[in-house]
Amino acid sequence: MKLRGLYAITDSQLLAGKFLSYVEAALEGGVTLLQYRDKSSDEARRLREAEALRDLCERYKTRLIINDDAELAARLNVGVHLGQTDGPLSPTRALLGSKAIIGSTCHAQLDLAEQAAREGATYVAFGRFFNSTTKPGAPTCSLDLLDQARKQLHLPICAIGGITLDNAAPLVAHGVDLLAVVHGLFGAQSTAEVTRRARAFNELLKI
Ligand SMILES: Cc1ncc(COP(=O)(O)OP(=O)(O)O)c(N)n1
Ligand SMILES: Cc1nc(C(=O)O)sc1CCOP(=O)(O)O
Ligand SMILES: [Mg+2]
Repeated sequence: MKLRGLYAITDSQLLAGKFLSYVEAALEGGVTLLQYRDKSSDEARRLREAEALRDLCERYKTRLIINDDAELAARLNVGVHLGQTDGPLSPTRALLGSKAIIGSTCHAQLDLAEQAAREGATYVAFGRFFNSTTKPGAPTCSLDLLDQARKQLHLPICAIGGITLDNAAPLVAHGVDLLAVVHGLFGAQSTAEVTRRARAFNELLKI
């Protein structure tokens, strides 16, 4: 599957009180994938918010991805992103079907990416590349790894971790297809600024 562009990821704390308006502002600017990332155990709220995002994504023809939760993704008929401890890929592919987008966190490990490809992942994610306020403790990854990944893998490559408009260009130059961003997109003072940033991220990927 050809996937290229901005991969916007929600953050429930950062977006408190402006959740849908900021997400819609990002979609206005152009979002290839939108991930609903909520680490709480409030299942009723998670279902409500995920349904609202699914409806919004349908209006903007954007693909919705649920973080961590394959059951919720199956319920809404959308994609899922799985980390190394979020459950196995093959049964998730069987659950969601051949057309679903399934992403896999591979940190800085090509062997994990090769395995994810064999088990049916749609894209692989490497990170973190820079300091991240959202997930400061995530393991780090280098641009060299991206070069090797580009040579070895035939799947879309996603980069994550502290990505901003000021530091994203080298990632694209080293073969990244998807720029996954929380703070560098949604940590803005206004909806207009979110839209501007989304457009600018997409411009970076037009090479
Ligand atoms: C696009 C993308 N890449 C990596 C992650 C991180 O997934 P994971 O390691 O499971 O950590 P959590 O996000 O669940 O805290 C991601 N969510 N999205
Ligand atoms: C959710 C997540 N996973 C990471 C990884 O490296 O696997 S970094 C990260 C946080 C991304 O948010 P921000 O763009 O604000 O840094
Ligand atoms: Mg996870």
